[in-house]
Amino acid sequence: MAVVELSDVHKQYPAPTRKGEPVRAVNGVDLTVEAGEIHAIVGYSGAGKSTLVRLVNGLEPATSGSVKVNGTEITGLGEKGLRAVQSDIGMVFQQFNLFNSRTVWGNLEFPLKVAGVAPEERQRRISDLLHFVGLADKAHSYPDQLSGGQKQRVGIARALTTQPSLLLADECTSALDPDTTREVLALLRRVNVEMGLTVIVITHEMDVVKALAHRISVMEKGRVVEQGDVAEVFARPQADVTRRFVATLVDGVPAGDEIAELQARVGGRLISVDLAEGGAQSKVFALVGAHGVDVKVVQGGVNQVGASSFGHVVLSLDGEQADAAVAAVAALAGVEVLA
Ligand SMILES: Nc1ncnc2c1ncn2[C@@H]1O[C@H](COP(=O)(O)OP(=O)(O)OP(=O)(O)O)[C@@H](O)[C@H]1O
Repeated sequence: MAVVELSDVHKQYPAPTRKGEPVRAVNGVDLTVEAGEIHAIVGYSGAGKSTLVRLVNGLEPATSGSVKVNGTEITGLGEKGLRAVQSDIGMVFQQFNLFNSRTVWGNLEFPLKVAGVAPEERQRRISDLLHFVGLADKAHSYPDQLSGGQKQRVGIARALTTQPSLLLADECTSALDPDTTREVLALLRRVNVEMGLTVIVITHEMDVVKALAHRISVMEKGRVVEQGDVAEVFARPQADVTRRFVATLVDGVPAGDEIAELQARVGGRLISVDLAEGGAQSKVFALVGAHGVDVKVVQGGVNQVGASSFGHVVLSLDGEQADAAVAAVAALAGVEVLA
């Protein structure tokens, strides 16, 4: 079942200047997030990610198109209907957005009081959640007395108090160091696996996508330019913007001047071999080996997403049979002759 379903969604803001064009923050987006999935929405600053989140949680109406959450069309919904949809969505923010004047317990209690939950039930839920996020001993601390990672764990617990089915996390690790990021990502994974929540993470960090997400949508200029399973998109990124993001994890295949520089440094013929699952790499290595050429690995890297690995190696082939070896492998899938 789809938890979030966007069809041809547009969001325009008025032109910033009197003679300017309206800002098309979201420009014809189709996006489906299935129940139980962790879906990453990736894009550079200004791509439209936060606007998309505000459309999904009903903080702003779409200019046109359909926004469905758990099957309910939220465009044009009245205040009461919208509140019902919103109570099923938890939000986690980059800057935690905790009340500094309230204790951890008080921060978790606030949304429950607003929702009219009875005191005993409030007590039970808060205590369970504080145990779940590993902060039972901090119930009476104030946010200022906590580390960034602990604050974000409180933020996640608070988002879960109303027992939502969907969690929206907007750059929720961008203010944290790498170790704390890992801790928060592990907690989000438990929220997904143990509590069964669907999670949408907005991020520009590919480490986060790699560690957490099942599926990815890449946004650029208000559009989704690429979408798919994380392992597949990482192994074979199609859009330029996706390639740039993936290259932050693994060096890209050399191009243009880089090839000439590499060849000047290492010599021989250069080929790049794709290491994605199901590629022809073992055939390539066998054929190259059979030609008795001098083989050097001169660039590349392998990465792991879930059970799949992807990446590439650039090989320099040298010796009398180098041209014949290149000719033998040139037509195989995943092989690129560079020089
Ligand atoms: N309330 C608003 N009024 C006018 N323009 C807006 C408004 N909100 C966003 N925009 C514009 O819409 C575009 C998309 O912005 P948005 O914040 O959704 O991008 P983003 O991908 O989330 O970027 P960031 O990571 O920097 O938050 C930008 O050009 C932005 O200036």
